[in-house]
This record gives sequence, C-alpha cells and structure tokens, in this order.
Amino acid sequence: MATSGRHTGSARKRSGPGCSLKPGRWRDSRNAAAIDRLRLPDPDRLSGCLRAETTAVPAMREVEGMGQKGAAKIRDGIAFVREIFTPARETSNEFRYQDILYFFRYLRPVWKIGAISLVLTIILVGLRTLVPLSGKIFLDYVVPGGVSGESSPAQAPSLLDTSLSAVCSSLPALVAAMLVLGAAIGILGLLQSYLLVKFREEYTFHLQTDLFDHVLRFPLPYFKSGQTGYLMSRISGDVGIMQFLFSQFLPQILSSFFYVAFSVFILYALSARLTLIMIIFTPLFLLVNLIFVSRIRAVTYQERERGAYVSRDLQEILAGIETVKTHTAEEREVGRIVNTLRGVIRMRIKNSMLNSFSSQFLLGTQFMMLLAVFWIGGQDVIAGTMTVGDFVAYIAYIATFSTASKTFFSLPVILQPVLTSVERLQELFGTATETDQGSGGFVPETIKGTIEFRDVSFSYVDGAPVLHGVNFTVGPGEVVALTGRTGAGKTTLINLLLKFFTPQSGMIVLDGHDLIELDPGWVRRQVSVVSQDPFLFHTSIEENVRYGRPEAGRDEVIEAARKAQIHAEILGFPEGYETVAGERGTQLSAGQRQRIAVARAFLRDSQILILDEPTSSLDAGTEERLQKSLAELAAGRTVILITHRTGLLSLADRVYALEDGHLVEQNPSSRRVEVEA
Ligand SMILES: Nc1ncnc2c1ncn2[C@@H]1O[C@H](COP(=O)(O)OP(=O)(O)OP(=O)(O)O)[C@@H](O)[C@H]1O
Repeated sequence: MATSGRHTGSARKRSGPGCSLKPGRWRDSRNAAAIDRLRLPDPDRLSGCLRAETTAVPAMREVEGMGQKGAAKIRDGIAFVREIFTPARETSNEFRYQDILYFFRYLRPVWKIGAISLVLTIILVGLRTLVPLSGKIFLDYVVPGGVSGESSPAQAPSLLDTSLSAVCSSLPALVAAMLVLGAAIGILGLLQSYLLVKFREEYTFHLQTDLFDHVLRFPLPYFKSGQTGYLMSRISGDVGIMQFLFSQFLPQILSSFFYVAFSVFILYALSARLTLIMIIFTPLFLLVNLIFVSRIRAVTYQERERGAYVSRDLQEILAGIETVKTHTAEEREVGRIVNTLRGVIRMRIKNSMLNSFSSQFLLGTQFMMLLAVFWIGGQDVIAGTMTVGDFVAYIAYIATFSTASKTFFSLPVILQPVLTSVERLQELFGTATETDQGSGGFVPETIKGTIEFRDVSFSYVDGAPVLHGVNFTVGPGEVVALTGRTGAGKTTLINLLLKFFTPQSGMIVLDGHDLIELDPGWVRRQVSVVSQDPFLFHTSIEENVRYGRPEAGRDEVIEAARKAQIHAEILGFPEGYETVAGERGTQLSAGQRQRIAVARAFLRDSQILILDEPTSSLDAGTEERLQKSLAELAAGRTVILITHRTGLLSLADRVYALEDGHLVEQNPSSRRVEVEA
C-alpha cells in the first residue's frame, strides 16, 4: 500500500496535475486583466507550454539516447538565447522617463543631506583619483634618474610633471602625502556613508508612508478584489527599488561621472594622443544600450509582476491556512505556488542573462581599449617619447576610467529595474482614491441620524441586480430589522450606507443630505458596525477595544467591555486586557470577538449603529445578557439590525425582509412565523 501510495504521488508529480496551470484559474477575470496588462501569451497556450515544460522534458530523457539528449540541449540553448534576444514587448504605452521626476518630490525633506553627500562625493572622487599618480611619482621623481634612465622624458615637462615633482620628489614626502591622502579618504568616506544611509532611510520613509496613505484611500472594491498580497509586494518591493535609485544608483552614477571627468583630465595631461584614441571607443559603450535596454525593461516588468503574484498567492494561502489544512490541500497549494514561481525564475534567468550579455559586451570594449593603449603607448615608451611612469600611470587610469565609464554608460541598463518600479508605483499613485472619484466632501456640523433609502437599486455586475427600488426610513431612537435569506443583499445595503459602493439609481439620504455629497470619512465616523465576524488586530485586547475611539482612557475601555458582557472573561485571561488577540483575533473565540466588537461600538458612541448578526456566535445565556446590553446601546440611536434571531427581533420597531432584491415590510404577526420558519 505504501509503495502504491508513493507511486501515485510520483506519478502525479510527473503528469503534473498539481503543477500545471489550471485554465480555469487563468480565465479568472482578475488574472485575465493582469495577463492582458502584461501582454502575456494566451493563457491556455501558456498553460500548455508550462505543462509541456514539466511533462515533456522528463519523458524525453527516458526515451532518447545520449546523442539526442545532447542535440536537444543544444537546441534548447539556442532557443533560449534566441528568446533572450527577441525584441521585447513594451510593457506600457504610457511609460515615460520623466515619470521619475515625480519621485524627486520625496527628496524635499532630505535635500540638505543629499547636497552635503554630493559635495563629499565630488571631493572623495577627486582624492581617490590622485592615488594612481603615486606610481608615476615614484618611478619618475623618486627613483634616482627615473627608471628609464633619464631624469625627464624627451619632451618638455608638462604642467602635471612640474607640479608633481614640486610637491614630492623624495620617498618620505611621497609616503607622507599618501598617508594624508589615505586618512582624508577614510574619514570623508565614513562621513559620506553615514549621510547616504540617513538620506536613503529618510527618503524611503517619506515615499512609503505617502504611498501607504494613498493606497488606504482606495475604494473598498479595490481591496475586495483580493489583491492584498500583490499590493504588499508592490509597496515593499518597488519602494525598495526606489530606495536603491536614490541612495545607491544616483550616487554611483554621480561618482562615476566625476571619476570619468577627473580621469580624462589626468589622462589627457599624461598623453593627449592616447586619450583621443581612447575616446574613439566611446560609441561602443553606447551601442550596448541600444541593444539591451528595452529588452531588460520588459523582462524586469514581467519578473516583478509575477513576483507580486507569488506574494498574492502566498498571502491568500496563509490567510486561509485552516481551510487548506482541513482539505489537506497543502500539496495542491504548493503546486499553485510552484507554477507562479516557475514564471518568476524564468524571467529572472532571462534578466540576469541579458545583464550578463550587456556586461560582457562592455568588458570586451574595455579590453579592446586597453589593447590599443598598450600597443600605441608601448611604442611611445620604446621610442622614448613617453616615460615609464607616465605609461604605468596611464594604464592605472585606464582601469579607473573604464570601470567608471562602464558604470556610467550602463546607466540606462541599470536604470531599467528602476523604471519598471517607477511605472508600477505610478500606476498605484495614479489609481483614483475615493476622494478623486468625486465621492463628496460635504461635512455637516451635526448628526441626527435619519436615514432614507429612496428607490435604491444596485448591482455589482451589470444585469445581475442585487437591490431593486428599495424604500425605507429609519430615524433616531428607532430600530429597523432586516431579514432575508443568505445572499439576499442585506450586507450590500449596509455597504451602500457606508459609501463603499454607490447605487446605480435612487438615492440614500442622511439627515436630508444626499449621501453622494457627504464626505465618506464623516459618514463612517457617524456609524458603528458590529459584524458577524469582526476583525481584531494582532495587539492587546485593550487596544482592540480602543480601536473604536483611540483617545479613550483605560476606565472607558473597561466600562465598554463590561457593557458588552466581556469584562469578566478578559480578566480571566492570563494577561487580562494586555492579552494579545492573535492575528485576526484568532486567539479568541468567535463569540469573544463579537463582544469585543460590541465594546468597540459602546466606546465609539456614534449616532448610527449597524448590528449584523451580532449574537450569531453566542450561547443562549450569553446572548440573553448581551441582548440587554444591545438594547441599552441602541437607545436613542438609529439602528439597523440584521438578524434572524427571534430574541433580537424583539428589539426592532419595524422588520423588513429582503426578497429577490425587494424590501418587504413584515407585519408583527407574520414576523415571528417567518423567523421561526
Ligand atoms: N463584492 C462583490 N462583488 C460581486 N458580487 C457580490 C459582492 N459582494 C456580494 N456580492 C453578491 O451580492 C449578493 C448579496 O450579497 P450580500 O453579502 O449583500 O448578501 P447577504 O444578504 O448579506 O448575505 P448573508 O446573509 O449570507 O451575509 C450575493 O449574491 C453576493 O454573491
């Protein structure tokens, strides 16, 4: 049995049901949109390709001989290189280099640190550029008569020669100068590192908090689409890349620029002829950008997007870990992640190879430049028109120059991941918040709490209405109960009142104001919601209760908990009010979570109260006690109560049933019968 079990497992792995893409999943509208945005191949084709990749390759290994295997490998290799060099699909029509400018606004708070770092960078580059001259000084001025056996080159001494020989022409002077130079480089280098770290962290802080603030203002449907893992990846990953741009990339590019400038100056002073020859190679450095830049950008974008899918899937699986375990679906879920990861890995390899190709291309250019200098400069030394010191210094500067120029000219290549992040962050910053969508900004001075639904109709999807011409009114001191089968639209009605969605027709009126005109934040501040499955944060119970009113004192928290019939139980926990509720409140029972939500509502003390099956997880005794508390909480407020519980319905002044999207008022005699049925 055990053997057969193992066989089944391995057979599954080979045929790959767990590892193949499910066409259904890819047809999911969210993914379809994402694929469309990425311009990935047709989902079914992609699914087929990935399946072919996982199943065909092992099968081939079994049937083909060594020769065939080798040939197949070569074919694969050629296909892979061809794929790498296939012109990239552009990721977005809207991409513009100037989009980076948007992110310079976060430099404002740190510009002073940035400016000091820049000055330090220039000084440091200048000082470091002087180091290779020590070889020339030693060979030409310290060694008696110079190594070439002459005190000076055949040509008249240059300005550089005159100044260097004046500064240090003895070994002690040279060593002392190098000591001072080394100490200055060390101290300034430390200072520059400190400032750069501070600059980087401050920059990231401002960008990340602004982005987070913006994302939290997106309309609720954005989050309901289940993309939180995807969003998290963007907020952390892409911000990390921006951090790299401003803290490493820009300083590196700036110092490379100054290295190139200083080196060219010294190289020109050492040999004008050789320097002109060297400059002839510069166009080759630029060629690399033409070949690789757009390809790297497209691949990086796809790599990031697929990485975000991994994050999204991981987040979903971990959030639903109980469901995964109870369905023993661990293997299935690993299979799901495997597929997404495969896509990421393929893109990463492609990206790395493109970077390696461009890097090797630049190295080759550097090497050819060095050969030219050796050939021509060597002839000059042999002919006596160049000193050995100048030649050695020239070679040393060529190394500095070519490393710096390689970095400088590969700027567009290195910039591609950054531009990808810029593009993705721009998408986030460009996503309209509730305020941008014109969701109203009027803030009334007072609240009475009269709510009117006038002929309200709503559907999430065109052609599938959830609410049809709903009419009802509820005022201060009244409790209106809503019943109806599951999925009838009760929560939807509440979501409309909270301005999470807008009705397609009809009007919701609060104290005589059309809800559309009212500020969503203000509306929500007037409402307390106790839902069936309240969300608790991974913090103390006290903080969770206080979430209703952050400025509330401890006594108020305790009083609210007492009214919500949870105080005694909290005291029974090992750490009382300091007990941590666990992620999403998982260390508490559903009934305890519900009563903490009721305590929040007591503390929040808002005029409108929404109770959505607030006692669904309680035993009869606790429910009865809480019912009294809820009656106390409801007093004087406008209350909408969603419930099927007979006991709670006794709190209601009127009861409505939602049937096929229509709201029907129940008369008191039919009420009890309906509910009990
Ligand atoms: N975000 C959404 N997008 C699309 N359809 C939705 C969305 N939320 C709810 N629906 C659909 O709208 C209908 C009403 O859902 P709603 O949650 O309002 O019902 P309910 O009466 O509160 O149900 P329950 O008593 O089970 O909580 C259901 O058919 C549901 O599938």
